[in-house]
Amino acid sequence: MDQLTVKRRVVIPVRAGDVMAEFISFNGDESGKEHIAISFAGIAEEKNQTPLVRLHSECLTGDVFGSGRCDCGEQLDEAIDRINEEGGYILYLRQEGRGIGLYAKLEAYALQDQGYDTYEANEMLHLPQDSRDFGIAARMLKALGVDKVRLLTNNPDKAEQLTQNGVEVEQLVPTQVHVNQHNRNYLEAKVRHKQHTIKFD
Ligand SMILES: Nc1nc2c(ncn2[C@@H]2O[C@H](COP(=O)(O)OP(=O)(O)OP(=O)(O)O)[C@@H](O)[C@H]2O)c(=O)[nH]1
Ligand SMILES: [Zn+2]
Repeated sequence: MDQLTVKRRVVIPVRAGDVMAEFISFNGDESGKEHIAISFAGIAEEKNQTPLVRLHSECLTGDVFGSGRCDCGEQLDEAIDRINEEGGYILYLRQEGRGIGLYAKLEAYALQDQGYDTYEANEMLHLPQDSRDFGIAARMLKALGVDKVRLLTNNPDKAEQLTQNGVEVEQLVPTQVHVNQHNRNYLEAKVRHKQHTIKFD
């Protein structure tokens, strides 16, 4: 597969101007998905530390509207806070619904309302439980000159796939547990089916 190269870096002040984020596009991704990297300077560069990196799969309902059915919006906020402080990257991956897309995710939600869990619902739709390929994240990191990361995640598959694709995961940094009355089943299913390292109180 061809290597990606950085296409454009543009600074965008986010969080009402409190945080300077550099949005980075790439050449060479034949999927046409427009995955984006967001760089935060933090203290890592000054101290020559390994960057803190979050692979964040797109979730329109959670990231934009703060949906309580998942923890995506809160994890994204947490990632901005922590990575802005420590230095590193958010790779915002256009993998809505763990890769099945927004319309199919809404179908899956309708099935969850009938009692199926988040993975069973995908299967009922004859779709993979999780179709995300994090190889694209490894290619983005290589284009950024990053070959070693501290990875902000509870999902062991993200670390495994990065390692398989030649990026060293120096440390796994768990996210906080953003549990509420609407997303508890969803989070528990991640632990049950996919060994996510989420510790409930
Ligand atoms: N198919 C499906 N996708 C969902 C559902 N709830 C959330 N998602 C998607 O799941 C993805 C969540 O991705 P991430 O936040 O990157 O993470 P994760 O794999 O849970 O791992 P962490 O790094 O620990 O957060 C997003 O693409 C959401 O759109 C659901 O019920 N069904
Ligand atoms: Zn979500």
